[in-house]
Amino acid sequence: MELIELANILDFEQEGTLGDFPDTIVKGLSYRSQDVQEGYIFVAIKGYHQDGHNYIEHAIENGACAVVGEKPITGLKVPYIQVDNSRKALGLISDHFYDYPTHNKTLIGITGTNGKTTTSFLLRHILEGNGYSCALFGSTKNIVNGESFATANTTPNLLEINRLLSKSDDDVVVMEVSSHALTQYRVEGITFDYALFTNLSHDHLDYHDSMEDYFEAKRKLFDMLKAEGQAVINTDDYWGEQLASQLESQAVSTVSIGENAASDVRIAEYTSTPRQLLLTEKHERVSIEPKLYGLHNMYNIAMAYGTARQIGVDSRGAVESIESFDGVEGRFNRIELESGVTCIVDYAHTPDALFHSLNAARELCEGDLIHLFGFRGDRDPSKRGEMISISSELSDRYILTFDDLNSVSPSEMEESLIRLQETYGNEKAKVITDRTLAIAEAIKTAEKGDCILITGKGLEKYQQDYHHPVHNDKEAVLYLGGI
Ligand SMILES: CC(=O)N[C@H]1[C@@H](OP(=O)(O)OP(=O)(O)OC[C@H]2O[C@@H](n3ccc(=O)[nH]c3=O)[C@H](O)[C@@H]2O)O[C@H](CO)[C@@H](O)[C@@H]1O[C@H](C)C(=O)N[C@@H](C)C(=O)N[C@H](CCC(=O)O)C(=O)O
Ligand SMILES: Nc1ncnc2c1ncn2[C@@H]1O[C@H](COP(=O)(O)OP(=O)(O)OP(=O)(O)O)[C@@H](O)[C@H]1O
Repeated sequence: MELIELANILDFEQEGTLGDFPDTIVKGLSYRSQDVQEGYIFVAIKGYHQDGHNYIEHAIENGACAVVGEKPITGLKVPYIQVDNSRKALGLISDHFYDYPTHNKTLIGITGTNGKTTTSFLLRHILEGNGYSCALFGSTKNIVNGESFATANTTPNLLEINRLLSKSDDDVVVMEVSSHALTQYRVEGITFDYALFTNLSHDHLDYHDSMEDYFEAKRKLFDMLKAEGQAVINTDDYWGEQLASQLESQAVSTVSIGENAASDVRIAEYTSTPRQLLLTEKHERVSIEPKLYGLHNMYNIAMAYGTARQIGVDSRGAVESIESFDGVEGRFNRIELESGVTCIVDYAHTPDALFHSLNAARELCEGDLIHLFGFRGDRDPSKRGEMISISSELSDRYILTFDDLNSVSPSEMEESLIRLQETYGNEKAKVITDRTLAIAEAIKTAEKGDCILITGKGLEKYQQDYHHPVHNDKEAVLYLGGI
């Protein structure tokens, strides 16, 4: 593709310069100077930690044929295209470079604090089971043409999305859309056929100034719906209800999900023993025997079911798929020990997710519920006290331990755990900082019928070394539980 073509996409109108562009052929795009190769355009982004404009020379040394950036820069060896917003520009030119790969697919964006990953995988499972091939972008991995690719973010930017989708034969794309992605224009330019809102609760207040700001960020997804697009919203959620009423005033077609009687897809009844979920859809009763546990997962099921039905999946096909869905890696994964103790590894790391995870664990716990968790360093510390209060109330005993420390020192995190425990906890707690020793202690003291719930990391690899030679919570349970 010729450089002039991409420059035109950016409405590049700087006097005189447009005509001076050589007939350069662009061979690739990158916003990482390290990845630039001969003939690439380098897009300089001012980030949260570094400024891509400082790496322009590096990109040119690596072979950049042109640079896009926001700052006024002159005297480069290659053409420089100044734009108002580099992140938006990256999306725009990548759309054109890869020939608009999202345009011939049904696009589904899922946002919300909790449940995005579970709902995405379940929806993909339903669609794949009913004749649609489905790509997925999310926090655990990206999947295109059935092949899995590693991911660094919940939502990659449009360049990464376009790069993967340019080879995709999938009919549908299900995408988790984080509030970070929406504020950083990572999906700017995509128009969605369906936009889903799972819920909104306390998280990321280190990034957003307030819950209102956080909501505003999530709401952007719904401005990106196609004219005939549809929203699917959990209207039991306070913010979901606000969103639905805003969309109603804009005449956006909305499917409401929830326990309340007015919901389009209503969670009419849920019992854990026997396993039974009753949904009602326009007064029709839909009976499901899900493998998933917990009321929160019934919401995820209702969201996925409601969306699949809008896409055209018949009710019976959707139910069969839901009943065969085993869940997602690292989300409420059960491991039964020979001692009769049940261990559960779950990804809950917000107060609301903890509340639901503990309640779901109760559903299958005959004895004591032992909870083990910690807090990520450098991540929203304002949610920690609430998480301890919830655990102290809903568990029979709990162990505070380390999660990823990030840049926080072990002594600082230990002090913080002790201080938080004194302020928000109760007598049921212990602090054992080494996560593997904490899991060993829980397993050693648990009795038949007890349940150990380990939250925060799911199947993510441990960031730091611990006493026992294991790399994640599941491995720790298998190793220490003698399996
Ligand atoms: C705080 C944040 O959101 N950071 C995201 C952001 O990176 P950044 O702005 O910090 O980048 P930076 O390090 O300052 O670098 C700025 C620019 O200089 C460039 N650079 C830098 C060094 C160099 O040698 N050469 C070079 O070109 C970088 O490539 C970049 O383009 O833009 C990057 C590219 O899109 C993201 O990968 C990165 O996500 C980081 C990994 C991250 O941890 N993000 C979290 C907070 C996040 O976004 N989380 C949400 C999920 C939330 C949820 O699910 O609940 C997500 O969507 O993942
Ligand atoms: N609908 C829900 N409501 C409340 N909590 C939920 C819901 N669904 C899942 N959870 C809890 O949140 C945890 C994370 O679930 P999931 O990965 O599906 O959400 P997510 O939105 O993708 O999270 P993240 O953005 O942190 O990756 C689960 O392990 C579970 O404890």
